[in-house]
Amino acid sequence: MSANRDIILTEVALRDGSHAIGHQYTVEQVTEVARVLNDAGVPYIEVAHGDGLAGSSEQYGRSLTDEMKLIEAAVSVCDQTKVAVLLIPGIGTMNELKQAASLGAKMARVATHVTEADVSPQHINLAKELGMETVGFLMMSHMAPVNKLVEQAKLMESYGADTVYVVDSAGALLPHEVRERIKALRQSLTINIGFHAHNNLSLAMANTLVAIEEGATRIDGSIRCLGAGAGNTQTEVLVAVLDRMGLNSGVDLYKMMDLAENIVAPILKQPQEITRDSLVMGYAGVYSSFLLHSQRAAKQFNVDSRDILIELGKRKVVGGQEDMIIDVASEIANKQNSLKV
Ligand SMILES: CC[C@H](O)CC(=O)C(=O)O
Ligand SMILES: [Mn+2]
Repeated sequence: MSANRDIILTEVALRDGSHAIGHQYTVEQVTEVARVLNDAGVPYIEVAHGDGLAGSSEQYGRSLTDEMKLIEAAVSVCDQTKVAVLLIPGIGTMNELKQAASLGAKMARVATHVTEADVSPQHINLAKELGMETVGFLMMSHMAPVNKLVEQAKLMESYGADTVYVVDSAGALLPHEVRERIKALRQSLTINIGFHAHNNLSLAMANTLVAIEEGATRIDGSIRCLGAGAGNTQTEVLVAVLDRMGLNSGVDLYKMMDLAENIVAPILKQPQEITRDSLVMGYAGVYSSFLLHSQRAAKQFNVDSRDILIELGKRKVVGGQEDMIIDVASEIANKQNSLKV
């Protein structure tokens, strides 16, 4: 299905978008969205809890529906599109990966913090043994200098990954920083290079185009920006832009526009936009998936969510440290209260 495509898209709304809706996807929603994405010719769609397989927990947020049921539902309506799953070693285990593969998932995206690729070889190996296409997904890529990113990507290549992604989890990278990262990877790796953006600084599309200019061919998007924070590169817009650039994504633009308007928009509680909190996440370099957690903590402790996010950025808090959000909110509240007396 990827033949003749210049750019291979992965639609992530059914995984990354799970953060934006508090992991409340239903089987009906996933079935309906996946059916149209398949019909529109999207080559890959990612389905899982927002934090990847087995993410459903007190720490990350409980899913309304067992993700295996969502994966099964997506696979059942996809005869062209391949279903991908995300797995963060330490959250997801070999067991969930095996289960997802047995349900028909064809791609495993093994995600680690940008400096921790060395926790991924077992999962990459297992995915290969299961016959899955395998992606190494280097999250929070803005936090590492270019030489470190290259070192980590080479590790993933050496473990057998077919593709390595630069993941701008915080939507913090500027276009020249994307350019130097993708260029350096292109010069050092022989496998595919991918790019995953978040739109917190309104740079997702610009950064994606820079990544493509430098040789990234695997690109993530979320339809109607249904992703964490301000969402990802908006898929249907990207399909239109690529077409204007003469690059073939193989995806039907009208079908994507109709899906975005009629089916995905109603799933969102409010339209995706760059709010002050998502803007602060890009500005301070904070994980996009921390948005709702930080807003809840701000309410609970009666503090400004921006102060929480700025402090999380200063402390360089990374995925898996969601408990720090409460700690930081409580510290800010205590400081404020002590100033009042
Ligand atoms: C918490 C996992 C995260 O949402 C993965 C991802 O999409 C990213 O880092 O941007
Ligand atoms: Mn993301």
